[in-house]
Amino acid sequence: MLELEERIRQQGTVKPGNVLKVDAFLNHQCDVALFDAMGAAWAEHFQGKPITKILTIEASGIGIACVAARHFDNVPVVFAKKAQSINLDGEQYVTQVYSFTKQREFPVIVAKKFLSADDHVLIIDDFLANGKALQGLIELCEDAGATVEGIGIAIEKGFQGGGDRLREAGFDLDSLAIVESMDADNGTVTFRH
Ligand SMILES: O=P(O)(O)OC[C@H]1O[C@H](OP(=O)(O)OP(=O)(O)O)[C@H](O)[C@@H]1O
Ligand SMILES: O=c1[nH]c(=O)c2nc[nH]c2[nH]1
Repeated sequence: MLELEERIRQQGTVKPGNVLKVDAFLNHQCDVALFDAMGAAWAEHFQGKPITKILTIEASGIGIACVAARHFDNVPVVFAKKAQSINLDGEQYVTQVYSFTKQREFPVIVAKKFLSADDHVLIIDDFLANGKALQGLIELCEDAGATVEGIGIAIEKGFQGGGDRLREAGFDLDSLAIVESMDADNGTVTFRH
């Protein structure tokens, strides 16, 4: 998606440790018009799939998933929680995920009442790096017996390998911008096409 690549070039900064900072428009301050265009792009890619639910993970996936849902007949958006809470009751699907930016493991939790074997799920997230967050969400879908119809990602860092492993495993993965390489010393970002 050229518009997203342009924004990354204009406003993204490359940090040491393979971190691309895009907090001006994607995961701190949110450009809702851009989110809407991303939702439209995924709707075109996943056209014809019988999606009943969008699944994401807190925190950064939530806003993007909610705007995307407007392009999928307003299906419900469920976000996996990364902490237990007195507000979480009933039976839960739970796994563990290593967080790329927080550099520690978190539980990943969805209440059983919000994910079932009847669901055809589109997973949405802001970033795909090593694939740990997606592995966790896919595991929750498998536990529920739900079908993963596809995965929509805003920015995939292709050089970290998580995306290619998912494609090899047969998932329909649509990443709107795939970073092939980036250099923290001179700030350059190159994209895969
Ligand atoms: O493919 P991976 O290696 O799993 O990296 C991608 C994940 O990393 C970020 O989550 P993180 O927990 O770092 O931050 P967030 O709370 O802002 O979503 C991002 O939102 C993805 O969920
Ligand atoms: O803002 C972010 N930048 C990144 O490079 C990244 N990788 C995973 N999650 C990420 N979030």
